[in-house]
Amino acid sequence: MPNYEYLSRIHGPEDLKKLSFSELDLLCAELRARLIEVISQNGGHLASNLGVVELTVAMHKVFDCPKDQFVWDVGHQCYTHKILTHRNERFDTIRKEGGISGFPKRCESDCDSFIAGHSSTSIAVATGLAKANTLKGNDDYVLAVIGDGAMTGGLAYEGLNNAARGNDRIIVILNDNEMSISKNVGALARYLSTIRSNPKYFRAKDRVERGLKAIPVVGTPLRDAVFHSKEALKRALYKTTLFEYFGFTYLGPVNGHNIKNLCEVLQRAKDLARPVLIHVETKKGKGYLFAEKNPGAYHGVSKFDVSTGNPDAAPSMNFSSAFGESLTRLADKDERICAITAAMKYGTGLHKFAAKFPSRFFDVGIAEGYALTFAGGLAAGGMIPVFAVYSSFLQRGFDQILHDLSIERQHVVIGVDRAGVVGDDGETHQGLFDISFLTPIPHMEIYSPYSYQELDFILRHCVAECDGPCAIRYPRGREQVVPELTPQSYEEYTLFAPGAKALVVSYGRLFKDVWYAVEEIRQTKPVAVMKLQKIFPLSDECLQIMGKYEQVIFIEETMEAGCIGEHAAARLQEMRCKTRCHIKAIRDFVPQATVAQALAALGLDRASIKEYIIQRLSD
Ligand SMILES: Cc1ncc(C[n+]2csc(CCOP(=O)(O)OP(=O)(O)O)c2C)c(N)n1
Ligand SMILES: CC(=O)[C@@H](O)[C@H](O)COP(=O)(O)O
Ligand SMILES: [Mg+2]
Repeated sequence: MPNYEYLSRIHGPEDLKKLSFSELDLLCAELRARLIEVISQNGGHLASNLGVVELTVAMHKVFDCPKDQFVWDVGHQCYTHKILTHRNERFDTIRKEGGISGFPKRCESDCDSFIAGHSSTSIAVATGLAKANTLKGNDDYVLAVIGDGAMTGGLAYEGLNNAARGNDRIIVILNDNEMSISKNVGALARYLSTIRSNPKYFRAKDRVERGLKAIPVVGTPLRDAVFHSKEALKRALYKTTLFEYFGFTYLGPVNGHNIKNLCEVLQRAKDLARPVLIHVETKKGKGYLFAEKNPGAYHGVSKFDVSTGNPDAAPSMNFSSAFGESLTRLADKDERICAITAAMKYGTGLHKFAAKFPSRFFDVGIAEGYALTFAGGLAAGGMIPVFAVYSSFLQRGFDQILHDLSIERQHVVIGVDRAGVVGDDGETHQGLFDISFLTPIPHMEIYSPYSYQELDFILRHCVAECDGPCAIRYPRGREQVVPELTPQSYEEYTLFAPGAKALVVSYGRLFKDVWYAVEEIRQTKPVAVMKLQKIFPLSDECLQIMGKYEQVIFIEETMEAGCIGEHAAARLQEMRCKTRCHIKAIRDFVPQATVAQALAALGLDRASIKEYIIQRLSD
């Protein structure tokens, strides 16, 4: 158990204001020990949090939270902030069922000023909060902390474009560690590296600016003359950054691990009392050697051994790696196949494709909307683009799918990863809406393989035979198969039961539990069971089968509104079938827990599914 001499004295941010800079350095060492102690047990976003310890401490030293509001972009790096704002005692519950969240949550603390989880929102949020302050006549500050990765998302630029239009007290802190989850990409990353490699050129600016301000200007002609020579002098002495064109005062680059420097620059920004952007350089993984050396691998971790850095569970095949491998095999045979990721090369299993076909692999940064429209362009140009993306992040691209892909039927394959319940990231990351928002789009085809073999089969079908946008959804983690069942079609599979009046329908990860629940019920009562592979639109044959039963019971790991059962019920009614449809699906946001705990809480574990079917059978 590490010794927490300083941390044990910190209950709220006011306590750290009493510490000297050298004591704050010691506090930072303890904060790192605390982060490693808890994250090695609970899992979480290790490297990003280790990188912002000094920055977070300095922000709390100079500003008064919650009066001054901190907005964390993505929010995955807010752990030190949580520890410093009355949550150290509960910190060991982070990301656990019923525990504190790994992201900012307003319901958890008044020091968390806005929810996060999805990237690139912080500047927009901060502009809103700062404008509200101005309108209410209060002079508090709003600080947005945004990473260089999050800065690759378009919404960040919409924020910058609006943030400095007035004199609201907004401070954007650009936390530049040269990393998104993997190496950061694109022109902005290159631009930031130019600034980093010429620090004096840029850092001198604020000093020169202040010196020039001190020159007295009297009378209009003289003022004009001095103004123009000041501008010329400025241009000669230093370079204007992109951020100044947006209207910010630019301060930096500043060493993000030197508390004294950080406090000075934060104080300077505070004194300016106008929109300021501070460029902070940090090291992702700082203070834990394994994470410093390989920050990408330690971005998000599961339980690990602190002394070796090794995860408790050995990595094994999962749906993402199966998807990446199948796609790489297909791309070997067809040079038109391209793979796209929005900053999730490893998470979506596309790294092998990237290594083998670098010219056909595109990491576009955290830009899901762009990825889809770019894919549309590739498709119109004769390529076969495959975009692998987490279900929850695909929410960002609804209009791009509708407008750019669907109307003119561009052949784009979307690999919808992390579909269904994801576990300890919680509400913001659950993949529960893709079916609801994809099904209203005309001609959209949606598949849901339950095994790697089916995934391979369906991917081949989508790449070779579909002619418009199509989606293949699969969950986080490993396949759950019924060994005695090996369907070889991308349509449905039905196990009939002589005399059965009810049919149970499911697909994807839940199917295994549904199958065994039905098997138990079949000991005493005949029940048929259907597994869908192509879940939307349902084929006429499939609907014909459903229409023959008195009851059809749908068990689905998705939101109830817009789920497959709802669509099937409407079609069966149209067909004038007397079939009664029952739907067991999800009605609300799903909080953090393990996948098994969350499914049980939702009534979607095997025992609850069995109970639900039995109840419906007696309706
Ligand atoms: C819309 C969206 N897409 C993808 C992600 C996944 N994601 C989470 S953090 C991250 C990288 C963020 O990099 P950066 O902002 O530089 O933060 P760092 O971890 O380097 O501190 C990504 C891609 C997300 N949270 N939201
Ligand atoms: C913060 C964020 O959005 C990602 O880091 C996400 O937590 C990754 O999730 P997986 O662990 O499922 O890849
Ligand atoms: Mg970064």
